[in-house]
Amino acid sequence: MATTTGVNSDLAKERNNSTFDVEELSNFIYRGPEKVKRRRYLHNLATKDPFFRKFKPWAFQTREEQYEICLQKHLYINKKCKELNLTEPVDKFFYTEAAAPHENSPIGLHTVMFIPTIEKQGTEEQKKRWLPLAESLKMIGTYAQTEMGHGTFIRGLETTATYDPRTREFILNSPTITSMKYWPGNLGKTTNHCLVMAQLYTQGKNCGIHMFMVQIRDLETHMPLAGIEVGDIGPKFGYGTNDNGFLRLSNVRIPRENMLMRYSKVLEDGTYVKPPNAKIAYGSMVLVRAAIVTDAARALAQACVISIRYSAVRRQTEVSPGGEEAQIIDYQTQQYRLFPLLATSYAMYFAGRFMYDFYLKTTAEIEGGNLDSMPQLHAISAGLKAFSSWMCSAGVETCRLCCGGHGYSHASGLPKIYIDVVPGCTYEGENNVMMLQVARFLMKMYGKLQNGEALPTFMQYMSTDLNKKSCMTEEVALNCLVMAYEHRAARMIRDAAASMEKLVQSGKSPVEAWNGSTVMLTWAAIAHCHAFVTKLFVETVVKSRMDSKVQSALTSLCKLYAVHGIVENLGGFIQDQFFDSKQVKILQKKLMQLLAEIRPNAVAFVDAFDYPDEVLQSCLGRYDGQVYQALYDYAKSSPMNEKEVLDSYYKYIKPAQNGKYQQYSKL
Ligand SMILES: CCCCCCCC/C=C\CCCCCCCCCCCCCC(=O)SCCNC(=O)CCNC(=O)[C@H](O)C(C)(C)COP(=O)(O)OP(=O)(O)OC[C@H]1O[C@@H](n2cnc3c(N)ncnc32)[C@H](O)[C@@H]1OP(=O)(O)O
Ligand SMILES: Cc1cc2nc3c(=O)[nH]c(=O)nc-3n(C[C@H](O)[C@H](O)[C@H](O)COP(=O)(O)OP(=O)(O)OC[C@H]3O[C@@H](n4cnc5c(N)ncnc54)[C@H](O)[C@@H]3O)c2cc1C
Repeated sequence: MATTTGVNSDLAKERNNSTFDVEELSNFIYRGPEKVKRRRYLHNLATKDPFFRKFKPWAFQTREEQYEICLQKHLYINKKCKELNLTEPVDKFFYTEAAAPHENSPIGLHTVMFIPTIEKQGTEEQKKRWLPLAESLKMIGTYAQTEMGHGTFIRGLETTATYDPRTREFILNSPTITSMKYWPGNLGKTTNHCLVMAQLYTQGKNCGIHMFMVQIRDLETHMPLAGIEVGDIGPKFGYGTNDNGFLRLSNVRIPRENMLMRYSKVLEDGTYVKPPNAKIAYGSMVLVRAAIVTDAARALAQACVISIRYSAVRRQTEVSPGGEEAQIIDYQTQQYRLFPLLATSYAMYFAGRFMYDFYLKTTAEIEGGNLDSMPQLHAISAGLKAFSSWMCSAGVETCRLCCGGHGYSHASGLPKIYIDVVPGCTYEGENNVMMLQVARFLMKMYGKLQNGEALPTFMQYMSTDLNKKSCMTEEVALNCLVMAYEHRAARMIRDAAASMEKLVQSGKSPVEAWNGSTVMLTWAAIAHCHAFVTKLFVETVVKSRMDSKVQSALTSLCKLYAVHGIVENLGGFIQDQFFDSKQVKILQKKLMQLLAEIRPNAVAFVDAFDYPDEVLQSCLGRYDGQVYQALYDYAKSSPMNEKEVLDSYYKYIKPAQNGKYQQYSKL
């Protein structure tokens, strides 16, 4: 029975029953007690700061208020980060996630893409010129690449930058309606500069797409400059806090020095100097793709915290007539929907940690002049970005559904998380397109395998003997699970390659053969990413040092991740009789056992993510489990309840009750 003060008794019982120390698991997730302490310190700084609490809740704000309030919050965050000397990206990330949870920043693109692009693509002189202005917000910029007509196919962008050697300027133009920049974050009303991706023309030749710094608004009045038409694109599915914008450029002249020239150059006479690799200009997209993995993991983790705590508190339906109503977390169907997502949130966190480290290591190599790992970085970041945003977005929605009616209310906090995470499937490369980039890499690797060339370590599984059957026994060993995923991926890669080969043999061109095989190629890419994430999870629990009770619990969760993925995608695993029917039964039985095994630790697993209530902003996910009082308070705080009788009653309902409808004819 729930009490109305203190911690809900069901939730308290859950915490008593767990088999491991939650603090130990938090230490493992966040890489040590010092880092946990630091994260808590940063969260506390934000959650205890009265500044962030003075605004009305996000769900009660109009679009204009969402923008304005979020802008104030992020400018304040910017100021505080400077005062507190928070320079590490991880520190800023934790402070921000607590200060403005899931509120997409009106200066976010400035921080996440504009400044990093100058840092990575600018010359030393350009960095010296622009970075101090950008750091002090005198210049506020965005990354303006996507156009109304083209987002995916960036070589097809239509904006032009034509070099005029007489004046040593570039002339920027949006020659058609489809060429106008459309979607860039913060572009509509906030920014005064843009990094514009445009087709470079010099000496009468098209040299492909390049980045140009373009001032779009006056630095004093903030009015658009001559030749610039700019504005907000209007309300969207979410992202109300963000002024995604449109931009039309008409004969806008910028000095030659405004082309980002660290790698490609246009000399004064118009001579074009090529970069060492044309795709080096895509580096800022790779950075954000890498960051999206952690961002998506965090969204799913928070949704799991909310949904699992609520499932422990919520009781529904007497199990035997007249008996006590069960906690909904005890229904096997609820466990089947939630616990694999809990496991997925851990898998994605570890993938995000890996991705961040791999990004830092590889970009350091690239900056040192060694570009060898660029294709791997592109394939891994594109694949993990797509896989994580798909899995986590779908997972957040399932968490919402698992909360029944209350999940549909903004009081749950879940809709806000969902609309923040789901555009990650689209921006920074639409997910299907990203998976096809992975597939392109896989086909190259397959070609190498056929030629007997060496493969990078993470691709060596492709040489597995596809006639081999699974080693799975009742024990359901982790290595047999990894082998199953790698077997499926290797077979799907081979099948996709065979499909293309067959089409070529039937007289199709390589491009036609590719287009005729993209579904199979996508299957192969997804299977590859699934294998990659599963192996990473397994290696994390097997090879890392941690408390033995935590390790045992985390091993069950990891097993659940792997077994559930097989049972849900069974067709792909049994197509070549890799598993026989006895082994399938073993896996199905194991899945049910694992649900029961994880059940006593479910709340502890979500507590270990260590998200304060102020970050979750959820009546259902509160640490104390007092959900009903919170829902009641939330309802009472609705602006709709400020007056007992609304004006609309007198204006519309009352006359209608009296049969009077004249007010409509006035319209
Ligand atoms: C617990 C730990 C906490 C850690 C905390 C970490 C700190 C985190 C810090 C910050 C967190 C912030 C959180 C972030 C949240 C996110 C907020 C985001 C806000 C929204 C931003 C949105 C911005 C945008 O959307 S910008 C626009 C993005 N647009 C795209 O992505 C376009 C997609 N299209 C493409 O990329 C390309 O067109 C293409 C790849 C599809 C095709 O390109 P192409 O036409 O040029 O290709 P080709 O066919 O000519 O050539 C293919 C060839 O090129 C290779 N290639 C392609 N790309 C790359 C690359 N990037 N690098 C290397 N190589 C590349 C490809 O592999 C092919 O090679 P071949 O050898 O096969 O020919
Ligand atoms: C919230 C949000 C914020 C954004 N912020 C920015 C920003 O700051 N800066 C910026 O420049 N852009 C931004 N964008 C734009 C974003 O990067 C693009 O929308 C994205 O890259 C997808 O491109 P598209 O819209 O052209 O989709 P399309 O390419 O038109 O996709 C439509 C469909 O076609 C399919 N498709 C397209 N090409 C292929 C192909 N080759 N093979 C198979 N299928 C294909 C896709 O899979 C998809 O199903 C943002 C978008 C959103 C939603």
